[in-house]
Amino acid sequence: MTESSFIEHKSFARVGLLGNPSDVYFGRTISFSLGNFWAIVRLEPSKDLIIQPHPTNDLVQFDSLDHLVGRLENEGYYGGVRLLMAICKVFYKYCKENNIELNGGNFTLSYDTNIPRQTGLSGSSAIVCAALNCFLDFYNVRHVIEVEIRPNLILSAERELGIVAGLQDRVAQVYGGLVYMDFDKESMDKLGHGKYTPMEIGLLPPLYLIYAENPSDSGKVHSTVRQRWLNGDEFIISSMTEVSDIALEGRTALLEKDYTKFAELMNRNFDIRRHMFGDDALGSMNLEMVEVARGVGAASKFTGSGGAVIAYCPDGPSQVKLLEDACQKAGFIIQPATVVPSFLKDVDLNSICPPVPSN
Ligand SMILES: Nc1ncnc2c1ncn2[C@@H]1O[C@H](COP(=O)(O)OP(=O)(O)O)[C@@H](O)[C@H]1O
Ligand SMILES: O=C(O)[C@H]1O[C@H](OP(=O)(O)O)[C@H](O)[C@@H](O)[C@@H]1O
Ligand SMILES: [Mg+2]
Repeated sequence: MTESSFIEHKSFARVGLLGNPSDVYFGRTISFSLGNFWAIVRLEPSKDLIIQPHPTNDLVQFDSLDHLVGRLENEGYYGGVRLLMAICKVFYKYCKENNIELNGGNFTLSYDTNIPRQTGLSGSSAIVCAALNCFLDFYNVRHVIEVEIRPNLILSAERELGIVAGLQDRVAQVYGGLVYMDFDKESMDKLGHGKYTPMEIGLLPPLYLIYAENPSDSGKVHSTVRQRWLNGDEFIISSMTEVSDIALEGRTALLEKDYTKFAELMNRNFDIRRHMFGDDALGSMNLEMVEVARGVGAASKFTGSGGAVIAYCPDGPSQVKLLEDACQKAGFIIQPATVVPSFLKDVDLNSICPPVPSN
């Protein structure tokens, strides 16, 4: 590689279509890579190793105290620099533990993103995934880092930072396209990852993304679902199984192009989430987005843990028009969801981990 060449990777937002959040609880999900928004990471060889702060997302210079406080209140303390640092660490340690040699020298990493924050569209993992892809090419190790393991690396980087998340987002971002995922405990324990099956994106009906320009998490209270699940709470465990089954049934519904069933499953998915988490934890604006869609007869559910909604209009264009009008009236943004086809190449699909040396 010459000094001036650079590597750039784009990772898209994702939609948890059916089955989420059971991915966090040994369940199943169907998710897709959403073309509407993306993050880009660029890696350039350089003398020193530099993580470049983003000019607006990692702001450290302000017009006034007022500006600084307003910024912190709206966007929080963190930007993307910590994500890039964390994936550097996780990648390095993984390669070291697996005797994967890293020859390539230093680099400068920079990023940009248009994924709205705090909308459950997986903005953080998109930045991490794009950085990981840059490393795979820069160090020429794509063939020795198994594609199934890559979502785990992305998740580990975020866990380093205390970001609570599951695997489905990262799987959709690594694979692209539409993916059916099964995180059953046996595979997770034995293989360390789930079973991921790409599906034909043409099976999806037209879908719409709804979100708020200024998401408010007012009313968001800390959810107790995880602790209750760990405590063996029967209601949470059986509800999580029901959510997981929705992905299984949804896969059949999509394969059979049974969109009436598909709409019913989307709604059921959200209703079970609402039962488990309660309205206070979901937040009033998030509930309103779902309800605005349902008000015109559309099926709707969260794309992730809240902030954006994915909707389907079983009655077609006239219903889409009603949905657009209702969203506009409520002050929500609505746009057709675009699905990005899978971008994995043979080198990714044939990737295998190097054997662990016996000593
Ligand atoms: N636009 C962004 N610019 C910089 N950092 C971001 C951006 N979006 C997300 N992050 C980083 O990812 C973390 C969590 O991302 P967030 O957008 O809140 O959730 P999600 O990834 O689920 O959409 C943030 O605390 C921040 O460190
Ligand atoms: O609750 C969910 O549906 C998802 O929540 C997280 O995604 P986020 O983008 O932060 O909302 C989590 O990472 C996923 O695994 C869950 O399915
Ligand atoms: Mg995230």
